[in-house]
Amino acid sequence: MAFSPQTLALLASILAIAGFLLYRAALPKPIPGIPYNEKSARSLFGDAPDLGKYHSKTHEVISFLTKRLQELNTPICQVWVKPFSRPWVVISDGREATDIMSRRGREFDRSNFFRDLFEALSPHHQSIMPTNDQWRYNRRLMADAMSSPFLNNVASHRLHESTSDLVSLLREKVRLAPGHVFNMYKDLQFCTMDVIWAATFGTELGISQSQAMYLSRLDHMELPNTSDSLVNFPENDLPEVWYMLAAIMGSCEVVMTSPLGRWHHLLMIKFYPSMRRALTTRDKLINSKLTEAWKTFADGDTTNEGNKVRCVVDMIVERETILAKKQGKEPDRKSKYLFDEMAGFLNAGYETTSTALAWGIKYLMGYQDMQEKLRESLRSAHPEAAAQGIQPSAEAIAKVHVPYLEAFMEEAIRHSALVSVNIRMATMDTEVLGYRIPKGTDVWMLTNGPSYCSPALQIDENERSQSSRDFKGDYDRWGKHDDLDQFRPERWLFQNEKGETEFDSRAAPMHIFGAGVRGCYGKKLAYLEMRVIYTLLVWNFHFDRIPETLMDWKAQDIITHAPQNVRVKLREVKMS
Ligand code: HEM
Repeated sequence: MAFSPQTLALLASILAIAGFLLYRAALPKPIPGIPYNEKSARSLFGDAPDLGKYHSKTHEVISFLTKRLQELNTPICQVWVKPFSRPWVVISDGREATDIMSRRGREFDRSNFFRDLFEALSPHHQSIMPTNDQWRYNRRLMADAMSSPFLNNVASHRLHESTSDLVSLLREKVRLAPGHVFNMYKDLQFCTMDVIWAATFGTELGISQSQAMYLSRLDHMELPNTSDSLVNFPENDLPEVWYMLAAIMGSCEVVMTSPLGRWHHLLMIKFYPSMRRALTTRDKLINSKLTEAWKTFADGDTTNEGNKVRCVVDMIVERETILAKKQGKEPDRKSKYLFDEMAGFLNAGYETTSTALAWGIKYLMGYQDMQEKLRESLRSAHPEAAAQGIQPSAEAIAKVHVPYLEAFMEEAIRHSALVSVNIRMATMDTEVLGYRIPKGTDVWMLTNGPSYCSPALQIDENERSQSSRDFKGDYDRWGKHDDLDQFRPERWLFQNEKGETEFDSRAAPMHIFGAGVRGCYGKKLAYLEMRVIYTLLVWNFHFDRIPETLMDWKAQDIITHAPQNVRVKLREVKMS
């Protein structure tokens, strides 16, 4: 069938108009009034190309959003990062973030971004659920793992043992390469993996111990001629679970970097042989540990240390049994919620804490006077251990309050902004800082921008929400910090009426653990872990200054905002 020239011209015009309309429909749609980058709004790909360039240059993602806010000189802006999707609203203001996370739970809930990150790995884990009955049930299942009896009487001992193994490993390294610099990031990861494993399953994984024993068999090592070259130590074979957890956590990166986001992750899990292997290992492991715990707690098999709760897997099984009994049901032994809570506990507990410690070690080296002050504070807090030249015990570290240690930990977390953003999704049409926010929009609340790491930007009181205006909280005090870009642990300390130094956790804006009901579930364990690890490391080693050529503050964003390396030069502390 032949078309007349007029028909062809008409068809071409219709196609051109349809193409133009499609193009217009696919262009970013700004939310009225909220500032944005003009060039991004004229591109189908929004801010993604600029973000891509920024990421290849810096290895960071979230600081791109901070940069956008600063370029636009505003506490709120919008960006388009995934093609054909609605904008993310970005804010940087501690006061408004507290309000959204702590007091506006009806209007804002867990964002879909968390679902995108973890859905492929643990679809029934609390972190990706909206705040509903199932989320409450999962939280109840896991509540005992953050209780004081478990943390102080069980977890602190496991932590102490694993950290003592790290100390042994580092001693071997100092013996073999005295005065030399090496990267200790992996050693920290070994330790936090040992810790989370022991807390979860009640048995030893022993990575640090096996590395220490391996090095102890070497008499000496070939060392570089100059002390400003890095030493690489030989390594014993690592257990399969090391590779398994590293593969599982590492896989989440594609959600951030691939244009296909969560779909790419879901495909990876299904089709990449390495991922399938890692997940099969994980599933077998968790199932076998759960089966053991069911025998002890539900079937009354007391051959295995009686029915004493030794670890988190025991606790979750015991809790499910109690909750089911209360409801007059049989406990669900095949529960996908129990399974995913265990899988999530292993993942969440290992990466974040090692990143926090990695930054802390860098601050110890960068600020030698503070390191000395920390060591002195620890020695005065544990006078008997100091006098006898022994290690402070697990009980003592868990119970004795050392304000300068608390202040140092808090400042390291705040200043590094290792979780640089908290996200909430609007569950209804609402407002933020006077702008209309449509239902379904993700609000990204930065923790590394103005009001956290530089002075707050001016915001008209009338633009704040009613709940924010009503609640004065600590905001006046927060506004007095004019040195938020500086690392200064003292900002968290004050003198009480007796002239004693105390720690005040609300002295400055800090949302690295989020806030409100959906704030970090594992915060208490994370603090205990940091308390034990910093205490034993600073007790046993001087972290000496390293040559300028080896020192840097470069970061990379994977799940957390992590340093690219943790190069150290250690010297053993002489015990009196
Ligand atoms: C320094 C260490 C840690 C940091 C900085 C950290 C940070 C965070 C942040 C920012 C959130 C989101 C909070 C929000 O949206 O308001 C979160 C959630 C969560 N964290 Fe942590 N975390 C750490 C350690 C841990 C540990 C040790 C565990 C458990 C073993 C854990 C388990 C969780 C869970 C289960 C959630 C989801 C809670 C929910 O959705 O209700 N975290 N964490």
